[in-house]
Amino acid sequence: LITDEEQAKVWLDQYNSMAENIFSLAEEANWAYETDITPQHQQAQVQASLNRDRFKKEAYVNSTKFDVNSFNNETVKRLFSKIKNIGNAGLSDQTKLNRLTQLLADMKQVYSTGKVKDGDRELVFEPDLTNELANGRNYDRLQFIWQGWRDAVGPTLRPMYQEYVTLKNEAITELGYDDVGDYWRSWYETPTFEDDLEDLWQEVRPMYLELHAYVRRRLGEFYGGDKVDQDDPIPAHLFGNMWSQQWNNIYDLVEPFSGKQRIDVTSAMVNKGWDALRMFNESEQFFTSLGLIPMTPEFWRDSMIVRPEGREVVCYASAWDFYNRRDFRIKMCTEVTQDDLQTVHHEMGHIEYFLQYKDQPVAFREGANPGFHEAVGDCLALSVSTPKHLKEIGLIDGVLQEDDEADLNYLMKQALEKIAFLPFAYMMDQWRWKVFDGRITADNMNQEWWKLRQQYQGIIPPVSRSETDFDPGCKFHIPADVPYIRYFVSFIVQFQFYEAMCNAAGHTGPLYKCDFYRSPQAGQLLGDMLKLGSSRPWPDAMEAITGGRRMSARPLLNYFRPLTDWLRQNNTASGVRTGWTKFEPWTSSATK
Ligand SMILES: CC(=O)N[C@@H](CC(=O)O)C(=O)NC[C@H](CC1(C(=O)N[C@@H](Cc2ccc(O)cc2)C(=O)O)CCCC1)C(=O)O
Ligand SMILES: [Zn+2]
Repeated sequence: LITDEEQAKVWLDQYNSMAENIFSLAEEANWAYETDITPQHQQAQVQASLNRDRFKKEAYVNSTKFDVNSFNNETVKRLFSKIKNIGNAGLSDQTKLNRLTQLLADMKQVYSTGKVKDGDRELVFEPDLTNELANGRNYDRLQFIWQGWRDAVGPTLRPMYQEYVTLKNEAITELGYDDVGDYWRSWYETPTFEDDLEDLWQEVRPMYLELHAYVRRRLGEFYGGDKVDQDDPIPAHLFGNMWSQQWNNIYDLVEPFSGKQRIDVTSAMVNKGWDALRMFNESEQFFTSLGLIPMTPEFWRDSMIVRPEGREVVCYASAWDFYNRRDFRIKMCTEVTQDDLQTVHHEMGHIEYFLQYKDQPVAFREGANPGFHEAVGDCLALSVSTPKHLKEIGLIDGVLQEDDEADLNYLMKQALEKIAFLPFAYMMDQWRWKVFDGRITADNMNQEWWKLRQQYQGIIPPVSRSETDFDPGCKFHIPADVPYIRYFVSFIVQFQFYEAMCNAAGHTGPLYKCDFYRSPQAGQLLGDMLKLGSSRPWPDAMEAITGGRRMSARPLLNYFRPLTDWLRQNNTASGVRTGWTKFEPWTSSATK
């Protein structure tokens, strides 16, 4: 074994420049496929991905020639450990690796081209199904859309997913992990990670139960007690979202105080003639107001910010690092809605992270942990979505109403996006970890999915489900092989970052009113943490921005305190009970 640390450093430099070239080629081929889905582009993408995997595996093998444990330099040792992180490339059987790579491309295609037949029309996911679920208020029509999407992609994906699980588990066990879930959790470098997550969930669960009970009462008033029973889980298609993961689109049905100034960002943007480009410019302007790095000329030249005419694309929003320190892009089929304004900030948060750590070695060009990467844009969006800021950028006219009732309305809108999301984000990888470690087998995947959906979210399917369905496959991240616990982590830590930046900006008063717009101190605090990439364990990055080394739900609970108190009081006064008694995942209240 080579014990010469200087020789190791030379090898690492060679790895770094080769990695930049190979990864850049793979990203370009992936970009070409996702922005123009054709068989030729898919094949080129598969080949470039296999080429990258070959390089990763070769580097992994070569790295084992070094006696890393004998080295002194912590950074050198950490780089070697990152280079061992080769994922699917761990599959030594080339035929199997080819099959797995092809499967991933095929599952992405099935999901991205799925359509729902509606008479003589074909509805596409974005914008047709998204808009119908967000704005529709007809119980049966919503059920048609909800079921139509699941019928369109679920059964086709089911066998593909089962083969993916087998092949991916084989790749990862060759790397020495128990299974894929073990590998994905290892990125958090925290032995108590699962316990920490459960502790965080138990801390926020009471608030979720109050929100769930309140929303159930209001939905019962709107749709009728026969459709929404006050002791049952809630039918899944009534939340304004295909997966019941965020409920902000049904704000109008659950608004605590009517008659107050309605903050409807979507109609404000439409009325003011905003388009996708304006949304992106406004977002960038917020980032640069904090002294953060602006988007590059290449970003504005090469991003795809609206659905193009005349070709199939993967509309699902995403942010891309081409690992050449120059090319960074967003791909998004932007619509002029508040949801998409939020998503623009989210994606630009990824780009900002890419820009801040672009001079790190390739192996460190990632979030301190994956949750950190998801938290950047959302943290800034917490500031942007304040009524004070929306007025400042011209999306609210007239004098701001800032009384307690207006504030509770605002906090309700925020809770429908942030609190409702927590059980969904937590259960997504609970399901996948069980599939990967065998606790869930091929013949009960859908039943176990709905068991977890009911246990954590308190929702049930509006129509009965079976094992020919594959409802998990109807959520992008599952066929796209993208882990999800990162979003649960993000929705906790983004409030820790927000609180820290608010303090740095000198904010006083309730946390939820904080807008750190134009604060270089807030920007400096964030930017310095982002520059680290994954060069240090994430507690070091957490300490750099908040002073603490742990995830904590305290800032989130603090942010929502006025609403939680109001919900508890209102639920008691209305005589509703929190929680749900019924546990019948295969029948639903709608059919009784
Ligand atoms: C090359 C590549 O793939 N890059 C990665 C980024 C990286 O890894 O560097 C990437 O772009 N992933 C796409 C994914 C898209 C979105 C998403 O999927 N969001 C979750 C959860 C959520 C929901 C609301 C919210 O405010 C924040 C999160 C969902 O919609 O369920 C869609 C809407 C927002 C973000 C993303 O950006 O995370
Ligand atoms: Zn993201």
